[in-house]
Amino acid sequence: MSRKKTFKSKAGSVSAASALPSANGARPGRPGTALPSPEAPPNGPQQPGRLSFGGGGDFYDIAFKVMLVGDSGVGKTCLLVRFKDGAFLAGTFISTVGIDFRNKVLDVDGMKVKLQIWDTAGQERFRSVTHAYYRDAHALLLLYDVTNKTSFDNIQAWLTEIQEYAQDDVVLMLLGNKVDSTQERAVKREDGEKLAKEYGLPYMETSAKTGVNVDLAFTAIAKELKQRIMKAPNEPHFLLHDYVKQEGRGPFCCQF
Ligand SMILES: Nc1nc2c(ncn2[C@@H]2O[C@H](COP(=O)(O)OP(=O)(O)OP(=O)(O)O)[C@@H](O)[C@H]2O)c(=O)[nH]1
Ligand SMILES: [Mg+2]
Repeated sequence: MSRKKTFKSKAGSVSAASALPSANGARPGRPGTALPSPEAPPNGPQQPGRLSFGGGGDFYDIAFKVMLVGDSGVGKTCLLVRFKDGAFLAGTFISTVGIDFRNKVLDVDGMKVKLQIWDTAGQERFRSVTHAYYRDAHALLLLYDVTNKTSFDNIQAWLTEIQEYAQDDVVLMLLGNKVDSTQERAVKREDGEKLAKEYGLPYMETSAKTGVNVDLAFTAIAKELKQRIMKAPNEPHFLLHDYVKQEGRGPFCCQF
């Protein structure tokens, strides 16, 4: 069987039971040392429509787990910090040890959607640790660095890993990060698009430094996940590929 099919965006639904329970607060991990349990918080029955209070002090209706994966140095931690805090971590590169997570609640079409975002270490030596977390992920953002060809070449290996460890219906998006570094670019936008098309993945170029397309990537994921379990009968079907294509900022429309 062709592997390509595995990553085609699936119109199937995520069962309500696979969303995170809304009343469950996130257990903070100690950055750099402690490894939160893959089951924390556990998946459980969802009560859609009931506004709940999370342990982290945030109100939300429904929660999902999103994982950031990709080679070390592609900008996973910076992307998360940009999304969560609107800031860029410039300066010395501090590689993530193990895994950590941050929460953010988004307003998606009038519903509070909490994303629990797991930032994994890209270094090979932590691979066995992160494997355990894949199975609970509702969505994966797979990153490469547009200034680092090796990180792009490794995408196929990451897809093999995802195929092995993640759920079949996981929402997956490919992101080419550091698009602000125009002088150092080593991977053409068309090559990213081609690879994404080959595997049926939605694709965008992002910059954690300038923030371009960062909110959009997470919002698109949140919309897709929310609609999979909460679609109103008369609501038009959300098309993730079309949405990112339509909303994404690129060299022809905007400055990086
Ligand atoms: N120019 C530019 N630099 C970036 C961007 N994102 C991250 N960086 C830089 O790239 C380096 C690595 O970023 P991280 O976010 O720590 O990389 P990571 O993927 O989390 O790496 P690991 O934790 O080892 O897996 C840092 O020096 C960042 O400042 C970006 O969008 N543009
Ligand atoms: Mg990191």
